[in-house]
Amino acid sequence: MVRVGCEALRRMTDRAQRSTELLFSFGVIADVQYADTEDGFNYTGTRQRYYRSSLDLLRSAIRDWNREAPPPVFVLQLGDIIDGCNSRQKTSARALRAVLAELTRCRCPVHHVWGNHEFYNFDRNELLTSALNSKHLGEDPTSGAAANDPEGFYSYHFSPFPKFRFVLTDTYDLSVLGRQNGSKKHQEALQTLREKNKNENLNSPIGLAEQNFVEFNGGFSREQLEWLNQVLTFSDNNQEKVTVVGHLPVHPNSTDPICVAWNYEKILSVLHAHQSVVCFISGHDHDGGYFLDEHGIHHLTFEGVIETPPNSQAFGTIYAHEDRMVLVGRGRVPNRILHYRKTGD
Ligand SMILES: Nc1ncnc2c1ncn2[C@@H]1O[C@H](COP(=O)(O)OP(=O)(O)O)[C@@H](O)[C@H]1O
Repeated sequence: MVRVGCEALRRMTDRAQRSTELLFSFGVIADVQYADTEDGFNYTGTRQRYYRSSLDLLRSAIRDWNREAPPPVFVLQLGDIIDGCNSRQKTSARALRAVLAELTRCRCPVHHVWGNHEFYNFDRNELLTSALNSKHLGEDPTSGAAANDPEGFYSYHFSPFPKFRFVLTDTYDLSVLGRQNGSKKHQEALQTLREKNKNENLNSPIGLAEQNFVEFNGGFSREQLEWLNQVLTFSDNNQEKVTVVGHLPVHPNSTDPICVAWNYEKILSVLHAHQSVVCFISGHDHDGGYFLDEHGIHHLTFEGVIETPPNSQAFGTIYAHEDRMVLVGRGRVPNRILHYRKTGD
């Protein structure tokens, strides 16, 4: 009896030690929206935007990550890295060079997703051939969007540590932004948008029953939903813990509902069908947000750098343990403990 008790105690101690052990960490930053231009405001004039300072905040985030011990094994850049105003000012290439120069100082790989401001500045082919295409860091470089497929989507996955997987998704796959006029996806997106949004200005949410059907949002095509389903089935079968990443949030309780992906219900139903999914990380809503859904999936919307005063910060490091992830936020990003859902939830 005594020996069994000791053995049980040893197992409990082992488990407790294992659960506190850090497995790996990664950095997260959203909506830098850099432009070499005077400060301005959002569309409704309620929030200040610090276009030049955002580059300094990106630099200081990278400096902090580089100083961490142990260092983060990768960084997630959640999209909108340069602002759309660069396109009007014909400074897109220069602004991109400026942010990439900062990112090259980062001692770990940087994974990029694409937001609406990427498409205000560049077309899909330009993005696919730019340094913002980090697909070569994924495990399936040929899936999703072949470089020469104008209808493809930009998604991939990677496993930075045994039993953990990150899936980067393209929330502008079905969108009028970034799709060539007259292409199948552009036509489908425009039809969907016009059915839901009768305003002349398709960026306006005035009078909409579903506020998210505005031009600056998008969603997943059927092909991407199927691709995601396949990746998550693999992860379920291998008892992995999966974090899905996209520019747009997919749960209306984790964001201002105007910011959620068009077909978020379909995306959520894929996520909910897979017990491997533990977290969805997004940007887009500069105020940030968080929601733990009824399936135990954490929806984390990161505060945007662009609306962060120069004396503050907006980035985080997430520490992965066996039983939880711990977000240590800087500046406007709050700390959070994200316990993994129990199998069967
Ligand atoms: N309420 C609105 N009505 C009309 N157009 C809007 C509205 N909100 C944003 N827009 C337009 O939509 C685009 C994206 O808006 P912006 O505020 O830049 O988005 P983000 O939050 O991604 O920076 C801009 O061209 C902006 O002028």
